[in-house]
Amino acid sequence: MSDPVQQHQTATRHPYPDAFRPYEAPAPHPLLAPLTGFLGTWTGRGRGEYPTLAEEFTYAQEVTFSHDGRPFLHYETRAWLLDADGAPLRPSARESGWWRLQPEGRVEALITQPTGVAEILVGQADEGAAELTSHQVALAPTAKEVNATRRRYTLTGDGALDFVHDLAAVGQPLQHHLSARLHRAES
Ligand code: HEM
Repeated sequence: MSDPVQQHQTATRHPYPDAFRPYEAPAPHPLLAPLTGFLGTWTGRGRGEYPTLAEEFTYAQEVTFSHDGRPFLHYETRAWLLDADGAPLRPSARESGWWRLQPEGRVEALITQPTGVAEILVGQADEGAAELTSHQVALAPTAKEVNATRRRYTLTGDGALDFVHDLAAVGQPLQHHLSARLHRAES
């Protein structure tokens, strides 16, 4: 009889790969319906600001949403700052997490950042748009103070994904931190 532990050690690939488009297998879970248009990899540019920062900044961002047939999205993003000519300046924010879709388009999201911030957000998804507000923010001992965030993701009529991020942090009330317009990455 074969040894299942040994078999597992020699199996190199996960048998349930994620799908990055709605028409790829596995079929999206019905609860993902309002957000299947988000699936895939998006890239684009944005602008950021905060009252504690001397200057505005411009950045580029890549965002990926995928699923494995269950009612949650895997979410991943990387951003990098751009210089005045649009050339990469240095790596910036990274995040990854899970968007758990509930009945009637309710969303619970768990998102972590390498800056020591872990957010649980709640919100609503409606036909190609989602708004999430932080429900709890947990901070690692050396993380900067983050009190709340609000994120809006909207598919525009012309195929872009718009992203707006508001932030209450380091003693400042909730206000604009980032806006970006993303387009589907070439596959
Ligand atoms: C596309 C994503 C993001 C970009 C490009 C970005 C960019 C920046 C930049 C350039 C700064 C100035 C300090 C520095 O140069 O590192 C900054 C500060 C900060 N960001 Fe972001 N950020 C992003 C996402 C986030 C997120 C998701 C959070 C929190 C949930 C966040 C919270 C903060 C905080 C707390 C500060 C410090 C403000 C201060 O100490 O004055 N950022 N961000």
